[in-house]
Amino acid sequence: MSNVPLIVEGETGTGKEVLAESLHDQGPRAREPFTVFDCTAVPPNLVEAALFGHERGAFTGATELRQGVFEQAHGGTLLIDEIGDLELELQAKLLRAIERSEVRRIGGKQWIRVDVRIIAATRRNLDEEVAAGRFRDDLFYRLAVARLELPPLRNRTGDIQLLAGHFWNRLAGTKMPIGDDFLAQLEGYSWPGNVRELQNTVARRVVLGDLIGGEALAPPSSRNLRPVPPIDGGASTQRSTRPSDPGDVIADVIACGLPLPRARERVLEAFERRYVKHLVDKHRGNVARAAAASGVALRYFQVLRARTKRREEGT
Ligand SMILES: Nc1ncnc2c1ncn2[C@@H]1O[C@H](COP(=O)(O)OP(=O)(O)OP(=O)(O)O)[C@@H](O)[C@H]1O
Repeated sequence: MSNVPLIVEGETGTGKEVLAESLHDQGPRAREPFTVFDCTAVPPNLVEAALFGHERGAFTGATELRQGVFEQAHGGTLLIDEIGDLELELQAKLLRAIERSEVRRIGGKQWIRVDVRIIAATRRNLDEEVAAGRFRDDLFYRLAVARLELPPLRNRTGDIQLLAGHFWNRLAGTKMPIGDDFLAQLEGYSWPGNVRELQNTVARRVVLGDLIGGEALAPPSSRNLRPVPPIDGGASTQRSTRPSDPGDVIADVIACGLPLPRARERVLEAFERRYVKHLVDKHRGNVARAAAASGVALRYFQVLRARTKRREEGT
């Protein structure tokens, strides 16, 4: 089975990459590279070079020779993510590379042999794509030797407790229990962003504790995603209030006219920033001591600290 191409289908965040990597890790190619290429991550005109590589001077900007992901994955597994978004012309070139197990770099003359197991992932329904003429049927049949579908999290609610417990223990440690109310909230939500969203929600809860309420689980579309002016020392703030005064931070946030969940989040961001800074300063930069004093796992404290720093830097 280890050389058999495989298609993994499922909505975004269902764990397609996790599955592909664990298949690689458990197979005989485990010691060889596991390479991921996302067809939507580079502009369409650069996909071919990313897949097959290019010689030096092959096109403007090709200042040096570069291997493509096929060559990089030689001996191992190549996960081609979002294959359903690949243009038809490239689908033909991909099919050729898979069928003949060889690639030619752009601007190159020779064909290079590659031994790669292909796993193709997509959030699209490939049967529909083939029927609509957007996906080549010959490539589809070449890849669909084995096919797996990862159901959305809302159709496998039994997994929520397991996954949430796993993320919680990893971030908060096992001493802090996850809490039945919170679990019940998680199990009652529809998870449009699937496991990725669940992971983020658990991380937020670990950070914010009981301060996050049920509205944190509202679908993203109903959240206010408008950028709001930075508070508490943000460089571009034009407000005259002193950032060190918590009362003023709250007044600032209220004045922004945000909906309650977003407003609460802004206050908490300001609080986290001050809290972390205070403890790290108090322990003269010793993060392990600061974390111990805060009562949360060191790893979580580090995540929190990195996040508050990123916010300060506006990234
Ligand atoms: N079974 C699992 N156990 C632990 N973590 C998981 C699991 N499934 C998914 N995740 C986590 O959820 C996030 C999304 O997973 P992954 O990237 O594999 O999803 P995907 O289906 O490939 O998403 P996309 O289509 O957006 O690329 C990752 O952070 C991953 O670590």
